[in-house]
Amino acid sequence: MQSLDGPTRLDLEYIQDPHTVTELLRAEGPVRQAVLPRGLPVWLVTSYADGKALLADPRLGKDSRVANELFAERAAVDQSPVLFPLSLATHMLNSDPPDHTRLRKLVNRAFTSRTVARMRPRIEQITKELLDAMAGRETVDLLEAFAFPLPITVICELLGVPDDERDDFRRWSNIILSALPTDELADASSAMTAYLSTLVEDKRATPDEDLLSALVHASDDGDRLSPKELISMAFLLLVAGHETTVNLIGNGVLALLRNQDQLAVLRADPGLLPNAIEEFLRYDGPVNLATLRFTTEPVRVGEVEIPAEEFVMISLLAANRDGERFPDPTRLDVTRQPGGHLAFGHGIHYCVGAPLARLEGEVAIGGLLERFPAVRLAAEPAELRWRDSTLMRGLETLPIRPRG
Ligand code: HEM
Repeated sequence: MQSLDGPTRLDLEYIQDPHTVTELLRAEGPVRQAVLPRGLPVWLVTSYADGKALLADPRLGKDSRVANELFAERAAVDQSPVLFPLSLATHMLNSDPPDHTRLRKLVNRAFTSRTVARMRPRIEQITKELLDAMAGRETVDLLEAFAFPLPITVICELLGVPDDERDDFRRWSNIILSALPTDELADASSAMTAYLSTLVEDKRATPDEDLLSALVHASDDGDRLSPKELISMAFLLLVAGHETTVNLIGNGVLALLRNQDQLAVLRADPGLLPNAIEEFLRYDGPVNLATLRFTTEPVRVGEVEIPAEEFVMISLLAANRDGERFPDPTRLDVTRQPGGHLAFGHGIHYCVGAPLARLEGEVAIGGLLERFPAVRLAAEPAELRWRDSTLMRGLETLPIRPRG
């Protein structure tokens, strides 16, 4: 991190320890200028109250076409002039009303708590199979063996994606979300677009009971979904399903194993699990910075006026550790009332998958603790590395000893 006098560079030090960096920044004020790893200048918001208000503020836009234009004006010369490849990025998280409203309506029903509750038996079955496979092993990477395959299998089954190309998908998705400049980005985006186009064509030819077939049908059924929007929707749902819940499981298990007193509290009263999941989301949630927003007019935050047409990033990690909102914020406390945390965002873009993520988190972490009561870390916490992304807060690996 650079000095607090100029814009703060969100570099590798920040990625390894965002909490310390944002605590220092918050002490300076609720918003500061910063530079993202790929060189983009942004305004970074670190307070809970302002973060929450801005997430729901209609003066902040998200439309990917406008964002691309602003990006082309602002980006450093050595950067790719395109922020989002529109073939993949024409989705609800990059749209403003009325497009956002139309796109979100198409999938809302698939993710309500009631619909998702019906998936519990299947989620429990996948969990059991993965835990069984870990049982004979001394040491395992919990992410590879458990936290990744569970949500990936669930979202792929929900959408109707066959297993054969899941590894490729995961690799492209990783590249697309990573923070470092990379030539591979364009290749990964093209490969992803080609893969999803073929998948959509397969669904059109042989529709099934799955969500992707329903979306293909919606796109054939008038003007509700353009071809680009259909591919982008599939991309968004698959990436969200691949990249987020894994970190709820990974970060949650890490937090518990590092705070044995809280593990003991939870073991003594397993009924606390749903509350503990909310606390894991607050304490070290899967999403670091909320996705990109830009001001459509000047917006005042505390003492600072952000001019029009500037990029704004809201740090969900920082908001959730703001002492003004959560007393003793750096302490993991599975009995606290963490309601109101911003790990799933806020406002019209509030995570559509939250009920599914909560259910997966509960079944996974509950299942792991029940099956392996003596589970412990197989690495010093200081040795653990975080993935180089400013969007995702997730470990590269989480070595554990299931049987202690
Ligand atoms: C613990 C896991 C998850 C976390 C922490 C999470 C977090 C978030 C956050 C913070 C946002 C809003 C971003 C912003 O406003 O910039 C969001 C939006 C979204 N999430 Fe999740 N998510 C999770 C799991 C999922 C899952 C499993 C799905 C489903 C496939 C999903 C689908 C979506 C979609 C489609 C949006 C866009 C909603 C909109 O623009 O209206 N998420 N998520």
